[in-house]
Amino acid sequence: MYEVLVADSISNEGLAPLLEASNVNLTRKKVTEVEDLLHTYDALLVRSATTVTEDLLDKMKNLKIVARAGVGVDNIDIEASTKRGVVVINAPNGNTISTAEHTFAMMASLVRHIPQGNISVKSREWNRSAFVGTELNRKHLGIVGFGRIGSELAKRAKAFNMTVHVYDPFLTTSRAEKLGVDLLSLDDLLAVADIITVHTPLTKDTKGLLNRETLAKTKKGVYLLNCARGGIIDEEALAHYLEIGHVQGAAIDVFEVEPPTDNPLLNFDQVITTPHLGASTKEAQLNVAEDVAYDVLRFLEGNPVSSSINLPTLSKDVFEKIQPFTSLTKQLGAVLSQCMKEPVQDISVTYAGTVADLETTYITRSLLSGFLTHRIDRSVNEVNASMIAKERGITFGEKISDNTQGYANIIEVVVKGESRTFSITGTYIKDYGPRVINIDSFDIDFYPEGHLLYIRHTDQPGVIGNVGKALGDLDINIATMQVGRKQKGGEAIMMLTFDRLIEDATIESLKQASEIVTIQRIEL
Ligand SMILES: NC(=O)c1ccc[n+]([C@@H]2O[C@H](COP(=O)([O-])OP(=O)(O)OC[C@H]3O[C@@H](n4cnc5c(N)ncnc54)[C@H](O)[C@@H]3O)[C@@H](O)[C@H]2O)c1
Ligand SMILES: O=C(O)CC[C@@H](O)C(=O)O
Repeated sequence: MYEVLVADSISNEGLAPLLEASNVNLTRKKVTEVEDLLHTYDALLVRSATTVTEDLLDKMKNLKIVARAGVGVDNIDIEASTKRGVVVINAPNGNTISTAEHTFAMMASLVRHIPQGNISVKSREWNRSAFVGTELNRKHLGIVGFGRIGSELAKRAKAFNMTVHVYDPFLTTSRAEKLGVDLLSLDDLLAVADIITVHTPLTKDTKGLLNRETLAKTKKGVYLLNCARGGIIDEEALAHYLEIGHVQGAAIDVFEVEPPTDNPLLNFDQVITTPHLGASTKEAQLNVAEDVAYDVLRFLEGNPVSSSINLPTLSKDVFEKIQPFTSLTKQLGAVLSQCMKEPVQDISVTYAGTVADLETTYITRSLLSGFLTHRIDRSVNEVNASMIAKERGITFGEKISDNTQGYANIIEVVVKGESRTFSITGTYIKDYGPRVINIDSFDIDFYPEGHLLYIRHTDQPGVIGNVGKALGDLDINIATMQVGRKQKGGEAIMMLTFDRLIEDATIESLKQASEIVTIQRIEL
């Protein structure tokens, strides 16, 4: 049974996939109400009210996935989640239209003073001259951040005959042309726009993107909107430019601190506000709840998620295709880690054949996870494996090769340690499963699973028999035995599999034979 905690207000109807699943026990409680049970949850679903901090993650020891029913994940410590191998997902598409419509509504309200007019009439005033507005027709709209919401807003603005200028360092000229917008530098956009609206995520680069210095470059009488994240327009700087009459008005849905209390913007009549309502429609809330509910369920049942922040996103089809290879590389990594008992500096993997056309970065993550699991005392998976490798100074890379050595697919891994390198090659054979076909330059053929002993010895008569007899005398049954050598009389290897773990004492007694060079126990 999977334990799922829904900590914020998320549409019940949208949560139906989880509520109806027979393998899920769903709790709707705030984190503070279940302090004693935090260690039991497999999944945590939030909106923006819950902040997922490192401290919370530490308490949620069993947590595998955090889902944000919405776009912005700035309330989730992504780095801390990744470090702990916790997948973070969001629902990036479900509230796009609602937020674009809300921004448009805010823009129209702002230039026509609708909220102020409403308050005035309800105060029994009839002051028509105080609320003379401005048309949107033929005005220049500047959109900072041209992603999902920015581009939907542009469509609506163009329908109102506005000229749309955009600034987005990640937007190509051809896409801007295709969408019929004018791509500018930030400075040029600031200089030309009558109305400026921000639609970027809040990051270290966008925090205070519009500040005292950049706002000084705007036209006198400009209008500003922020329906993205508090802090993208610096609140103190905006208050300053409103105060001196350079900015004519602003529409603000989001604040640096929510709810805002002593925020200077609240003192201006020409600032209109909403309490973070961009995504607050029935449709958006249903969409985002459904999106994360399906994804969480899929993930808990071992399937790929459709929108992850810290894991490559794979379709079900691709996920199914790569699965045999992710288990193979996990096993190859585990064999390598146990054979190569020394610090490693570099792991390099070469893909050839059918596997080379798949999502190899994900397969490499599985390799690293298999390798690191046997080295460190914390949970490693595809989410945190590359981060942990980097933390430990292990470089890694992948190559594609044409040399399939006659197989349909080949994965070769070379690990460079402080004193030597070690290699392993595996393949996945349809209907037979994974095989290791070469280890440390010895050709061999074994199924990488269970309890194994990897023995290097001199190639001379009687060694194999002696090992078999020694184990037989100890009442240890050998399940399978594979041998390999490079040349007659040189060094050779044996890979033995057993039905149970082989104790240290047995390994020590086998090592006494003079022809044995090394013995390595491998647990898969
Ligand atoms: N008010 C609300 O209720 C509400 C609802 C949904 C989303 N949001 C917020 O709206 C924002 C946009 O959401 P979206 O779904 O359009 O995101 P998105 O990822 O589709 O688009 C963001 C765009 O910002 C651009 N960008 C990134 N850094 C930039 C920079 N330094 N300068 C300029 N552009 C930059 C990206 O290239 C991208 O095109 C996010 O902050 C999100 O959290 C708010
Ligand atoms: O949960 C909400 O209502 C806000 C969502 C919005 O800010 C988002 O980033 O998706």
